[in-house]
Amino acid sequence: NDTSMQHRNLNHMTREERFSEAMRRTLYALKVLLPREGWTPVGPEMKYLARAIKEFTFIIHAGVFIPCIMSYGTNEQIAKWFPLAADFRIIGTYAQTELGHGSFLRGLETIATYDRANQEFIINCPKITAMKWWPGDMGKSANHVLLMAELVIDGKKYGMHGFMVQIRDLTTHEPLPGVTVGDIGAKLSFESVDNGFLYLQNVRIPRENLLSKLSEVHPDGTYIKKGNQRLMYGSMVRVRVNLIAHEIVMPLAKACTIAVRYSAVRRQGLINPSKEEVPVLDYVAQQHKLLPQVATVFMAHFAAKQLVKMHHDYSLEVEKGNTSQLPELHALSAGMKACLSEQGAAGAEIVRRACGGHGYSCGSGLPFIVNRMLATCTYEGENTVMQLQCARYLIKCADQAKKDKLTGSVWYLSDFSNMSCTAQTFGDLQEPSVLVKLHERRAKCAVQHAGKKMQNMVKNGTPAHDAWNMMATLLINAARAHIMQYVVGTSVTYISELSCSASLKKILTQLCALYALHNINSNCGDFVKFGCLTSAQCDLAQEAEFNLLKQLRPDAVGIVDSFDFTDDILQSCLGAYDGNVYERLFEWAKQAPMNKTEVHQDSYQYLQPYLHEGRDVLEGRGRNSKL
Ligand SMILES: CCCCCCCC/C=C\CCCCC/C=C/C(=O)SCCNC(=O)CCNC(=O)[C@H](O)C(C)(C)COP(=O)(O)OP(=O)(O)OC[C@H]1O[C@@H](n2cnc3c(N)ncnc32)[C@H](O)[C@@H]1OP(=O)(O)O
Ligand SMILES: Cc1cc2nc3c(=O)[nH]c(=O)nc-3n(C[C@H](O)[C@H](O)[C@H](O)COP(=O)(O)OP(=O)(O)OC[C@H]3O[C@@H](n4cnc5c(N)ncnc54)[C@H](O)[C@@H]3O)c2cc1C
Repeated sequence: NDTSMQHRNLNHMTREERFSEAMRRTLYALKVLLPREGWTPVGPEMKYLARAIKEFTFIIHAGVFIPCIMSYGTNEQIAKWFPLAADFRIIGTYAQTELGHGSFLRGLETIATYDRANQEFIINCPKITAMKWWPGDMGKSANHVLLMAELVIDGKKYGMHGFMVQIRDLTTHEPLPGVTVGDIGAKLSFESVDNGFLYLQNVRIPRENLLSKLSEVHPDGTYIKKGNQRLMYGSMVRVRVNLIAHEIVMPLAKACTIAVRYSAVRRQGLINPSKEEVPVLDYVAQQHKLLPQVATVFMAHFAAKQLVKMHHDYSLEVEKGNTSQLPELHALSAGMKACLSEQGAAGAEIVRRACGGHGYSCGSGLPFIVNRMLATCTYEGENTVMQLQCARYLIKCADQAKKDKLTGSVWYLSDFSNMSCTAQTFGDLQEPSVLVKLHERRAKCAVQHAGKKMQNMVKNGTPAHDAWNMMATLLINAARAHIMQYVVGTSVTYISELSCSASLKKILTQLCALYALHNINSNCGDFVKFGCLTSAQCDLAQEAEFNLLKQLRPDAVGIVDSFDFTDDILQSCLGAYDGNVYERLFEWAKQAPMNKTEVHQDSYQYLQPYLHEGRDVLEGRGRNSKL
């Protein structure tokens, strides 16, 4: 209710206005509304803030830079930099990606050379491709970066390490000597974020600025490893875990709220010719577009909660020096981020398109969501790279399953029980336990199929790396199948253990079955190819999905209302709670800058001569053209 938090119409603002407005609002929220003892930008308030603000800035500062200080810094370094960063007295970003490399981290070219005489690191981007490119908050906001660079001592390379580098003067905010920094320009979305470029030339930093939890350099240049170097990748794992809730589940929930509410209001066409125009939500085709996406919101939310818990438990173990869970967590977080961002981004576009022309208007609030969700398929690990990382782990586990009984998320790879499906009716296929078994069997077969293909290629003399490359599509499918069985399995368990009313549990169970059946029907080739379902059972699976659409239709609006987004957050003429779509669209359009004058003079000057000729002809004073 604080007017300082109300959103002006973003679509009618310039990019620079949106950048400034997001910064004002974010700092107001964090510094005025929220401050109390012990609050940090990585605390539980973030989920409320991420709900309460449509566009905020300092996402990387709060979501990546600060957590990295905690992950990579020694206690002394945390004590020095965390309070400054948590209180926004320094603004940082996570500078890893370069103009020439983003996925292949071993290819990063920025160098940090140790200067023993001065006990400093000399940071250099040796060529243009080494320039840091993309980091959020870096173009105009950050005065520090957590720079990921190749450590070099006496000509020997030690791999990627994290360095705290100040890039702007703390008084003038001007770039420091040797620093060329700026905004990378207009993007598909994230208009309010200053993703930037950073070119460093002979920038010197103290030896103490190497974040040294995992390794350190002594004054004489001796390099000491202090733990599992894979933990250097830890920041990416944590962000992949966290971004699912913030950047996939929540935006998709907003898009579904808008599209379902609008579909309940928009009347268009007839089903029964003798009756009146129907709300488009009555079309089964529309239900088939929208309701599986609503189900995805819930299932992704439940699976993400489980992944966050797994990451929390893992972090406690790492503190005790036990990093054994890292490979599984890396594979799961990489796979979940990739598969759920793929589903979420596609789902947001499906529901946008289901809103017809008004879904193409920025006044719907949907293009903003769709464009922003597209970024989740690329940042924090491009999806293909992530799916292949997940597949790499699955293939290893499938080999291990031949001799060991596996546990954790891959336990099903060593389950050799009879997994044939005996479903005789579509009701059988709505049973959670049947759906879980089907997904486990499909995933197991997909992993084994990819592995077998590669083994046969290698047996026939193909080098392993070529076999991997040629079977990449099968490996990606195996990763997707693994994640789908994880999402369905964890959701079924979560719902069964949820203490809630029977009516709510019924709805959640239906949504879970809808999500699983929609996935089966969208991938029935796999389910038949791997012998999970017969062709007749595939027909039953379709019937089962359609039956659930019918059962869920009456509660569709109530279900999205339960996401509880305010009109101010949705910023949607189609999704406002009162359903006054047309009045809101007209008011919104009238506020467009194009309409601040009746005649748009800048363009009219070009048109005027021709219009006056036309006027003269029509008023009998001019000659008509020969056309
Ligand atoms: C004020 C409001 C604030 C609100 C806050 C809201 C919070 C919301 C949260 C987030 C918002 C979103 C913001 C995101 C912004 C985006 C940031 C970025 O994009 S940062 C840059 C991200 N870049 C990447 O992810 C790079 C992807 N590439 C890689 O990770 C690597 O290339 C690679 C995958 C590691 C592959 O490299 P390489 O070829 O060297 O490795 P491999 O040979 O394949 O594997 C080597 C072994 O290492 C293991 N491995 C790989 N990665 C990891 C890992 N991450 N953790 C652990 N182990 C890892 C791999 O498994 C191999 O092991 P073995 O199989 O050999 O045992
Ligand atoms: C909105 C946004 C915000 C970002 N924020 C940050 C940030 O704060 N900090 C930061 O450091 N970075 C950030 N990034 C950069 C992001 O991490 C990289 O874009 C991402 O890691 C992909 O790397 P790349 O762009 O170099 O693509 P590349 O690695 O060049 O990949 C290009 C394409 O090649 C293919 N490909 C690449 N490798 C393989 C492979 N091994 N197998 C098969 N196909 C492959 C894929 O199709 C891929 O899409 C951001 C990016 C975006 C879009």
